[in-house]
Order: sequence, then structure tokens, then C-alpha cells
Amino acid sequence: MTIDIRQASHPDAVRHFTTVELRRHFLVEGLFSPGEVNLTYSHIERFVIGGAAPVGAPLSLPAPRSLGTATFLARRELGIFNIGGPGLVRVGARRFELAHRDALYAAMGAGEVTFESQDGGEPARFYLLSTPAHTAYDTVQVRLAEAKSMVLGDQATANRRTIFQMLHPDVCTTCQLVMGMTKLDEGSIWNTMPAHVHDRRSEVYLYFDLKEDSRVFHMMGEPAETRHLVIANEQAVISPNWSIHSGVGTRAYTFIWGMGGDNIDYTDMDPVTMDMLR
Ligand SMILES: O=C(O)C(=O)C[C@H](O)C(=O)CO
Ligand SMILES: [Zn+2]
Repeated sequence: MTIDIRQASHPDAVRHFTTVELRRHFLVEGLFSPGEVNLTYSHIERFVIGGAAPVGAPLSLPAPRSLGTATFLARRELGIFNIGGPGLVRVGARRFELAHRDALYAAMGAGEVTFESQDGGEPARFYLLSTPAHTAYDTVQVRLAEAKSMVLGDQATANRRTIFQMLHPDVCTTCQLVMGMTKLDEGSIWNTMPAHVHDRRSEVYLYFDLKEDSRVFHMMGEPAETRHLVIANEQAVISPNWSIHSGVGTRAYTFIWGMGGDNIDYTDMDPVTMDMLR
């Protein structure tokens, strides 16, 4: 197990970051190493961002020293999305079979978490996002078909996409975690443009389903001070409350978004109009 600690940065400082510094602070690489759990602890929203790629023996989710608790879920809630082959997640005494793109909400106090692949030829890849919690709700599986979905954008603006809200108040109860998946139609490449910010919540994007030779140019920064990160398949980006988060790919892709903060209201966004962008 590895854990990488990220400190929060003031936007006045970020304005002067080089490309290397921007990537070191906001990009999360190497999430899925076969047979390992890799975690990043961000002081933005106290997110824990991780990947578990079990091959052979089951993998346990450890409680790193940064959490200061005996088990990972003692004071936290966790969203688990399977972006690989069929997988098995055990939470305490319960077991959940997660097909490709299924999600699981693991509640505070639910016990130890372990990950397994069910098909050695097509291992599971579990993306993890966790925030501090205050109440023990139910641990529930959310299949992609059970998501609340909406189609946004159109082909003329190359942003036709389906948003699947999965850990969302209309689907399951969480403390502060709100998560889902956005899939772009073939030929569409823009997400979240026009852009927005939401000062009440921070967000993490995991881009996947990207071909080896494709990249997403992820836009970040204050609306009048935008910067970009060039992102490859299965890399994540941390988006602080003051930052836009939008991307344009060299072809279609899918991403998992997840938020934590003061509310769980997906619609609580401050729109950024085109004339505000610099
Ligand atoms: O494609 C989109 O637009 C999104 O998926 C936007 C994210 O869900 C988001 O930024 C939620 O705050
Ligand atoms: Zn957002």
C-alpha cells in the first residue's frame, strides 16, 4: 500500500505554478497497480482518492496513519466504482458482486473492506473516493441501471453526454459524498462547458475509457486564471472549491466525478459564463 499526501493550495499561489507543480499538486497518477491498493490523501475536503486492482489474493483496504483510526471506515464513508472486470467487495460480513461500472456506498462503521477479482483473465479495478462521515447509513450497491440519468449537450457543440447520478440523494443516502459517472457520446469531446464552480463543495474527476494514444486536456483554475492538465487514461484530478473543472478529449471518454463539502445538492453550482473565462 502507498499513500501520497497532498496539501491544500491557495489560488494566489497556484497562479504561479509551473506545469510540473500543477501536476504534483492536482493530478493523481498510478492508481491501479496490479495486486496493490494505492491511496492519495488530500487536505482539500480530506478526500481519500484510491485504486484497488486485485489479482489473485484478496486485497484489504488499510487504515493509513493519516486517518488516525483503527479501521478505514471508523469515521469515513466510501464510494467504490468498478471500472474493470467482475469483482467482489466484502464490507464487514456482507459481500457485494460489482459488475463493470457498478458502484457501492460503504457506510461509516460498516467494518473491514476487501477487494477481489472474479475472473483472472479480466481483473476488477476499483476506484475509491472517501470523505469524513458523521452517521452510519446503510451500505448499498448501486448498479448503473439504478442510477438517475440525464442526457445533456448536443453534437453541434461536441458535448452530448449522459450523466449517471449514483451516490446521490435520490438514489441512496450518504453524509457528504455525491458521486456519479458521465459518459460522452462517440464524437463528443467536451465535458462541463459552459463551466461552473461550487464554493460549497470540492470535486475529483477520474477519467477512464481513454485509448492509449488519447488525452484529455482538463481545464482548472479560477475562471479568470485558467490552466490545464494533460490527462491520460485512469488518472484523476483534484478540483478545489474555487476551480472550474471541465475537459476536452482528443476523442470520447467517460469519467467518474465525486464531491464532498457543505451540502449534497448537485444543482448548487455557480455558472461561469464564457465571457468570464480567461
Ligand atoms: O459532464 C458534466 O457536465 C459533468 O459530469 C459535471 C459534473 O457532474 C460536475 O461537475 C458536478 O458538479
Ligand atoms: Zn462540478
